Amino acid sequence: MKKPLHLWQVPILPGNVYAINDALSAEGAADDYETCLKHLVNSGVIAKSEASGFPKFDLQLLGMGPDGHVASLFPGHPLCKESKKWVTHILDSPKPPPERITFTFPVINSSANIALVVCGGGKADVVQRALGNSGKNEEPLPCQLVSPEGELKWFLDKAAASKL
Ligand SMILES: O=C1O[C@H](COP(=O)(O)O)[C@@H](O)[C@H](O)[C@H]1O
Repeated sequence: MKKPLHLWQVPILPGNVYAINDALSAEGAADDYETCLKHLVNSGVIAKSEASGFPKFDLQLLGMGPDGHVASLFPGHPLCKESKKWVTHILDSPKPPPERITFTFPVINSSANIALVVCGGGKADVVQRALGNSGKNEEPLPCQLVSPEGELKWFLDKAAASKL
């Protein structure tokens, strides 16, 4: 079995990693992270999307849950409709931990590129729903709301793609 790749195994300067301050409440940590992001945009470290005014990451690497959630944006949750904040918090996540912070869809979708990486047979049904032809009349899942300014590429292992 291949070993998982962790962030600390790739050559990223520690100063380029911006960790969540988990000593704060979820709300405080989200505000703190948004302030950090604003500083990075104002100082030119991260570009700003001319189209949206939100930060424009070169690449966002997203996973997806078996319910179709991405980041901490869960199906049917009002946070999926957040249109002003850059970073927000959730106190009632249906998947543990209940308290999380997350980029909002405007930030996710202002990215130049997004890689959606999905592994495991437990996600095959939702991959089929998201990428197959069924379920056209259902409310879109969060994974179906991912729409970057540039390219979106899905990376699936065989098990996740088994129902396509
Ligand atoms: O809770 C989460 O789960 C999804 C899926 O995680 P995985 O370990 O099954 O790939 C993850 O993409 C998301 O960022 C996280 O909030």
